[in-house]
Amino acid sequence: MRKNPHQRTSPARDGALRVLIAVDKEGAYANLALQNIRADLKLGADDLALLTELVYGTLRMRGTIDWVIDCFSSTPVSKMSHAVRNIVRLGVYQLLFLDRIPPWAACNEAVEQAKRWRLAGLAGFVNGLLRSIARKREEISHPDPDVDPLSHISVKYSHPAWLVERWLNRYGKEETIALCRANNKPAPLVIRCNTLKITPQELQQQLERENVIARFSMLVPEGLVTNLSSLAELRLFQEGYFAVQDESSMIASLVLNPAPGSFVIDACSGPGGKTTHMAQIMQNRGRILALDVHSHRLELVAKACKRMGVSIVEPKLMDVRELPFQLQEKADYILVDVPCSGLGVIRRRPDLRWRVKPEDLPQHARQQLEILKSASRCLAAGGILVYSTCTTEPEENTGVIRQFLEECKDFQPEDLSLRLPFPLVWEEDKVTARSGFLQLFPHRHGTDGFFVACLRKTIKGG
Ligand SMILES: C[S@@+](CC[C@H](N)C(=O)[O-])C[C@H]1O[C@@H](n2cnc3c(N)ncnc32)[C@H](O)[C@@H]1O
Repeated sequence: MRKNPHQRTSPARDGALRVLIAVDKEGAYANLALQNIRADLKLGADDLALLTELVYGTLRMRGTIDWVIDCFSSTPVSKMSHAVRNIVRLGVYQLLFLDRIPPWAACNEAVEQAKRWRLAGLAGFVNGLLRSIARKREEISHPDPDVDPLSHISVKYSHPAWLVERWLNRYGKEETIALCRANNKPAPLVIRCNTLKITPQELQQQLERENVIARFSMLVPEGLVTNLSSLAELRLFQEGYFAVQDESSMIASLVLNPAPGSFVIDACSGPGGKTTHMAQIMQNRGRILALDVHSHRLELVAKACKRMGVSIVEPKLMDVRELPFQLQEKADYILVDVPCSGLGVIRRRPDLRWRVKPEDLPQHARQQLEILKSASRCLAAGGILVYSTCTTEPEENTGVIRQFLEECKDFQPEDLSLRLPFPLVWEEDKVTARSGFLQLFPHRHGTDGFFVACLRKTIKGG
């Protein structure tokens, strides 16, 4: 990421601009770029909060912001340089979405930023553009919802048109809007109590002593929904009393429900959220072979196990598509938590909606089927396999499962309603759960978008 060598006037805005340019120009991941900047700038709490708000907010509302800029600017946003484009985006975000920042401050800061980025010649353009948006912001309108619902939703709720089109075809107008709205709300920080060390009730009390309000999850018994945005500094975290994990993601291990003393293969384990959860469910008895193809991800598994006091996990660097013969038909349980587009976690990672392209989905699906087929060979007869993703898109979910069941006749869907830790409310969920799968959504279930399917390997002649 390019460093701004110039004088700092507003460190949060400067930091935000650097992150936005890195995301836009270099394809950096916003969360990682933000982490680096945070470490670099050493800001106070208020500035840190503003920095995060500016980065995530501008990325989240980028679709709406770009539409507004194009309504007012003689140069389309796509033709602007990375620096100018993001200075203007940041300014428009503050003008339209941050009531607490006076319009003059947003405009002046943008002009200063243009100067600091050696764009003094364009400072007048930036100033004129932002001031006319500020002046006429009440007149801004979106595409007509009756004439062009796709563009209306895409612009008003800031989602790429290709994704809105898919959802409109699948869910209709009202649900698509509800999903987009939910994706635009920052997600709460959910934690998983480490039941190897503490009960959820005791954890809640201890958190209270640290001024953290945590309510019990309605979906998972070990889940607590907190009021904070980061808990990594807490002693309770460092000493392994909890892990940060969304409720939806906890459901995968709960559905698999590996018995204490059994042999489990976690086919795609890094960074170990579900591995350590399974170890909890197994009361730290038995064996979990935790595979991952990336060593840095595997290191995170080992680190998570150490922090949480888990001793039954064997991390192993391996491409699950090249499993050794010795593992065939050996595992009692297999978790296949595949790499995916991540379109279910848009509310946590606002840059993702602009990063994923429609052509990525069939590529993910091909890889997911390969991983699933290979991992499934390690399951013993009568064993249980859970396949999961954090995406809403059918080709990565039901598409992969259908194809798998077509090709692997010794697997059958397992009734999920008997394995879920919470009662199902939606009729559609009740039907799909009986067929072995469940799709969770932020707007319906209040969780990340998540897919889980449960299959059993039939016993030959059984
Ligand atoms: C969705 S993440 C898993 C998250 C993990 N289960 C958790 O709960 O923390 C997918 C993981 O699969 C790994 N992966 C991708 N391709 C793989 C392959 N062919 N074999 C093994 N692991 C793979 C990635 O490195 C990544 O860590």
